[in-house]
Amino acid sequence: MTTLSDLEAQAVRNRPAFGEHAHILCDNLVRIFKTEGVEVVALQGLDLLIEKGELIAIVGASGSGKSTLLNVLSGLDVPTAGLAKVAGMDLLSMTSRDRLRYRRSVVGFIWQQTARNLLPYLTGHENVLLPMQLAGNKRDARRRAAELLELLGVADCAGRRPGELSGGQQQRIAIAVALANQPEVILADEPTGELDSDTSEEVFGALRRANRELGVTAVIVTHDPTVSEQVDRTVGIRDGRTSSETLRRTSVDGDVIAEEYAVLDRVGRLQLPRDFTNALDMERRVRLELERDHIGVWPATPGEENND
Ligand SMILES: Nc1ncnc2c1ncn2[C@@H]1O[C@H](COP(=O)(O)OP(=O)(O)OP(=O)(O)O)[C@@H](O)[C@H]1O
Repeated sequence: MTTLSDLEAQAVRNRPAFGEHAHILCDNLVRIFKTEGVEVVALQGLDLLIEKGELIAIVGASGSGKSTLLNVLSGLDVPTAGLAKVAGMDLLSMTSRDRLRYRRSVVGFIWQQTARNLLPYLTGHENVLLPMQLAGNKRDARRRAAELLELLGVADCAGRRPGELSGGQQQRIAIAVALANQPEVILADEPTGELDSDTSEEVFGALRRANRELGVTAVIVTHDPTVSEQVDRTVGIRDGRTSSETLRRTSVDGDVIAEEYAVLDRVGRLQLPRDFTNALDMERRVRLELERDHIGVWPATPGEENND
């Protein structure tokens, strides 16, 4: 006879696991920092799925948890709880040897400070060669370095040192360095933070080219307000959780349209934007009504509010 627990087990077996096919998976990710007895919950159960070959931006106010998330994905930091997987590797249970291999050849990084990405006494070409030499990938290294500089539009900078290059040229060489060991994912933390808007566009253009031509998955943390026009998807983080997504699509007339959505998590939680809730004085509880094609959200009426 089939029991209830058999049926439950069968239902779980037949349901695909959350983000089973995602290239980057964060499931209920928590990161708590403890300093001098004070706990800061930087990530509060963050869920995020990124498909292979996607180009996405992560935006959010200062302190919302963007850098914490990127540090976890880069293998520099280990989350307190939850699940984080990149290219099939489990970032919570990795051995230190796997972590080294992960950081050397599965992910590449680009930091905001141009000086942190490149060695000042090496030329552009030598900077791109270095990670390949350190990883023992010496075969065809010179050719690959030249091809990457060409792809990112900085072939003419190959023989010059960082001090002789503009900020935008340095960041494009930094992208070539990040791509040197053929990573599956590149992570960029405010790569245009020190650049003016024209130069920022060149750097975004180079990231887009790397993503399109090499198929590498790219995640960019940024404050740049124009970013949603540059990437396929922008994920907004608020208070350590994903709260909104902006999707970019091209209309039939060829116009680029960016549409913002709120994120509904797996248990049905939704973060309402603070300016919306403030505008209608919504606090603690709201009234929901299911309509034929939408759900209405109303402030609780005064009588209901006092009714604890
Ligand atoms: N090493 C740490 N020790 C203690 N608290 C930390 C640490 N790193 C981050 N935090 C705290 O965690 C929260 C999230 O910080 P995080 O740097 O991830 O935010 P962010 O969105 O990247 O901000 P910004 O845009 O200013 O870089 C903040 O409250 C921050 O003070």
